[in-house]
Amino acid sequence: MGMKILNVSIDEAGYSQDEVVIHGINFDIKEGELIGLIGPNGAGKSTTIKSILGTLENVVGTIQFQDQSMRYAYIPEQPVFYEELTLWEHIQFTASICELTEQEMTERAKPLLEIFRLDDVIHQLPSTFSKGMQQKLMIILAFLTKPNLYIIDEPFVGLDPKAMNDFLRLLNEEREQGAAVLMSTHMLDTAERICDRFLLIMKGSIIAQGTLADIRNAAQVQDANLFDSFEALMERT
Ligand SMILES: Nc1ncnc2c1ncn2[C@@H]1O[C@H](COP(=O)(O)OP(=O)(O)OP(=O)(O)O)[C@@H](O)[C@H]1O
Repeated sequence: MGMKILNVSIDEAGYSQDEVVIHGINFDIKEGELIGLIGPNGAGKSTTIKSILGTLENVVGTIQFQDQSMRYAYIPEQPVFYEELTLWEHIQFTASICELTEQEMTERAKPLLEIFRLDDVIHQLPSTFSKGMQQKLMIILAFLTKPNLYIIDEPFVGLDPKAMNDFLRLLNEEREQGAAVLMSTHMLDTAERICDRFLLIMKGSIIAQGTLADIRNAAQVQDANLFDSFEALMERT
């Protein structure tokens, strides 16, 4: 694995000053890595992501990119768009924020729109799209910017099987070029198949982290899958 991209060290964070929701969340993300953020409902996955994105006010700790020029893209679970902008205007807007040339924008956007089959609707408003189409557009906008780090909240709900395959293939291509991915998901079978490392979160803190082998060791189970290892760990915590 390559060099470190991000160091996360959150002592505590929450939605108000007097209530701590997550604590002791410490990990690094390196070039090319795909890290799965795993945990039951309410465990603190989204709160961890919000702390990294800087959208949570009450964070004690540091979130440090290795160098200042590094950029991330966030793909939220619930797509968000500008009501009055068409799909293509979203592409133009994103490209202008990232200071892409017209040529870069077109060269990157065209194949993405074809792969995700949105090339027929570029002049329509995303607010009129289906949930899956909206999610695809969020994905396209993220790929358009070629970030060092992709932060993705539950990507596997709502995408059709072809879109999911294409998405994972494109992510792998980005990883081969050094991008890293932090992905929260409840789809443990998929996570087990694709992630290099896991962060298992429960009740606001990390109860185990590492490769599947590390997680099995921590859970003291042999040959168990990720789900069973996590269950064993949760029972003991
Ligand atoms: N906007 C908010 N204001 C106050 N408390 C919140 C807010 N959002 C989440 N919480 C609380 O923070 C805790 C962690 O929630 P979080 O959304 O991080 O969980 P999660 O692991 O992402 O869960 P899920 O799998 O259900 O998405 C929960 O107890 C939740 O009630």
